[in-house]
Amino acid sequence: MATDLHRQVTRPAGQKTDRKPERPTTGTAVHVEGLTRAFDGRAVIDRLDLDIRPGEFTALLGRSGCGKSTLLRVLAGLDREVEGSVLVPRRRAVAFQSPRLMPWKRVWRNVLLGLPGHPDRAVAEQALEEVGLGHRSGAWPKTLSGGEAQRASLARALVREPDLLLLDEPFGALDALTRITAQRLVAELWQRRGCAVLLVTHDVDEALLLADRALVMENGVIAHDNPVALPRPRDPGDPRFAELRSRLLDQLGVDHHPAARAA
Ligand SMILES: Nc1ncnc2c1ncn2[C@@H]1O[C@H](COP(=O)(O)OP(=O)(O)OP(=O)(O)O)[C@@H](O)[C@H]1O
Repeated sequence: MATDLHRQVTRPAGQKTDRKPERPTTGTAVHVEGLTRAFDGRAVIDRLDLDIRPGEFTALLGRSGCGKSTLLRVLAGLDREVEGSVLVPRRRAVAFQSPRLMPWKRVWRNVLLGLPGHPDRAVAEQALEEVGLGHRSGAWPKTLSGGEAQRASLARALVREPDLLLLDEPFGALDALTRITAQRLVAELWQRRGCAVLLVTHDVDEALLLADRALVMENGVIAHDNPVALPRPRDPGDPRFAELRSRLLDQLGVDHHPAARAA
């Protein structure tokens, strides 16, 4: 993967994109330097630096509106109106909170949407099997439950065999039980596939259950970078888990101390 990075953006906003392939020798899955993204003259991302190693699971937290989705869209190549340097693997895929399935295409056709070379149905079905949805391959999207639609969206990402998987609150709209199942699935897929994952989430426990690192974004930069050096599977009852949760909540500015509330 390290040899398959390419420079996505190296230009002042408004100029043409330089998409010259780059072959750095460092072991990075993502290298971002001095990234700035402004809307209407306001920098939402402001000279941000970020490195993610191959195979690393990184969670990105931060207050609503701090720029998490904007950063993810830049890494996905969906937003190029930026300044700074972004090196990402060519093979990358993104899944959003809403599964964004085309209602007029069957599930397997949705999975293959946009893939080059007209791959056949078996390719889609293999990815659907991987997310436990092989039996719904021929279904219409509207007949899927919320959790199933989210898994179909994950299959669509996996079929691209990404070196970098970008997940923007993929479990945000799921009920608590379905959410736990989906989190486990992502943990399994990550361990099996070995790709780097960047997960945007509002849920501190989710970040600590899944990630190697929990980043907190604030004022347009990565303000806190917390290694999560806990054995897997993670146990929320572990005092070290609780300590990290408390630290992250502090960093996010969430008042979580019962004594402080009572005072
Ligand atoms: N296309 C756009 N035009 C103008 N402003 C935008 C655009 N996209 C995002 N913004 C602004 O940039 C800021 C960051 O938005 P972003 O969606 O990245 O935040 P976020 O951290 O993902 O928020 P949330 O946690 O609520 O999803 C917000 O103030 C938002 O209004």
